[in-house]
Amino acid sequence: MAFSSKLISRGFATSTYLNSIKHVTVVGGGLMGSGIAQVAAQSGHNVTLVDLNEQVLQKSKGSIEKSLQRVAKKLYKDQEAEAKKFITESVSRISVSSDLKDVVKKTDLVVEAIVEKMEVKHKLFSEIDPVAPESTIFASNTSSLSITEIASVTKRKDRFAGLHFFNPVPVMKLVEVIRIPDTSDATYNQVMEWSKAIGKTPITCKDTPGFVVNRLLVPLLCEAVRMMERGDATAKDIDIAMKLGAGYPMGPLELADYVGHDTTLSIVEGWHKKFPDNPLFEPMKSMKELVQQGKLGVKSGEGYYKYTK
Ligand SMILES: CC(=O)CC(=O)SCCNC(=O)CCNC(=O)[C@H](O)C(C)(C)COP(=O)(O)OP(=O)(O)OC[C@H]1O[C@@H](n2cnc3c(N)ncnc32)[C@H](O)[C@@H]1OP(=O)(O)O
Ligand SMILES: NC(=O)C1=CN([C@@H]2O[C@H](COP(=O)(O)OP(=O)(O)OC[C@H]3O[C@@H](n4cnc5c(N)ncnc54)[C@H](O)[C@@H]3O)[C@@H](O)[C@H]2O)C=CC1
Repeated sequence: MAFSSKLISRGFATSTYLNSIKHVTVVGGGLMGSGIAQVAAQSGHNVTLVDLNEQVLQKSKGSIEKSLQRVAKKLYKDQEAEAKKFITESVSRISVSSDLKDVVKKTDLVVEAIVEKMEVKHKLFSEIDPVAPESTIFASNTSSLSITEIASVTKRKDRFAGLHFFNPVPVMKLVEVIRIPDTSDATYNQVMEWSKAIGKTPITCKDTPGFVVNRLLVPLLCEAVRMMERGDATAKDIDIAMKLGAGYPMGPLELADYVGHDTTLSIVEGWHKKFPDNPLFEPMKSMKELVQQGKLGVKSGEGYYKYTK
């Protein structure tokens, strides 16, 4: 797999000599899946992006192209031809499909980024486990569910890991690599190398709720929502405070809108069920109302703030 020195020096692709993963299947063409497909394609991998219907996939393709333009602008400033080539080549490595069982017949890695519901993830992995080649590695991008529990429906627990990306995937450099007790050394090494090959910095963590980042970040978002609900300060002032007083790139309420309230609420409700005595995991009234009204944040056009496309 060949990479330009420019991509490598900008942190977009590294240590490719150890990366044995050539074809990647990304399941879920939403916020995260589109980003994961994009970073894999722009670092030279062939990618198939799978979602339930053609309409979602067309939307994903559009958002990937827009994001690639932003990346190209940064990588190839004042080099229009190079920028165009980068975009065209990256796009050409991505195909889309709604036939997951067919796609996984020939793939090295499956990264699942569908809705944050255990039963839906179980259904997906139990369907593809008998069809995918022996050597294929399965990974989940879950924010908060147990990787061990997700993997439990498959017969390839040794070839299963968590690969947790951050939004926006093309910008955020971190990947949390979650090793479950069954993950083999070979699988662990392959996903670590692949994470570097797509230009990310991997860290390793155990399969504990929220892994590292979300275990610290989600309680902060929840506390900010509760603070606003109590009327201690407005959403806008809480956000200004955390940006100017604590150096956060986004305030916690802006970030909750950015992550998506369906996702955040699923995380909090799951943890509340598991740890009912921890007040940090008590689901917030205003967030439940937003989800009921379909106000999921940036992706639906409204959350704690309103957004124009
Ligand atoms: C829930 C989970 O399981 C885990 C999670 O993901 S938790 C959420 C983690 N994410 C965060 O915490 C994000 C916090 N926010 C930020 O880091 C920043 O606000 C941000 C990077 C999103 C945007 O940065 P900003 O300075 O406010 O806006 P903006 O100027 O538009 O973007 C900054 C750069 O990123 C680029 N960028 C932003 N979004 C992009 C995208 N989707 N694709 C490509 N490039 C993008 C922009 O082009 C811009 O590039 P230049 O610096 O070359 O101009
Ligand atoms: N939103 C965020 O900031 C982050 C989310 N995550 C996790 O990533 C996963 C996806 O989250 P988002 O991208 O935000 O959600 P999203 O709602 O934007 O996208 C999910 C996509 O999955 C598709 N889908 C649902 N069931 C499917 C199935 N059976 N087969 C194929 N496609 C299916 C939906 O049509 C949708 O396009 C979740 O597990 C979430 O917890 C992880 C990191 C950050």
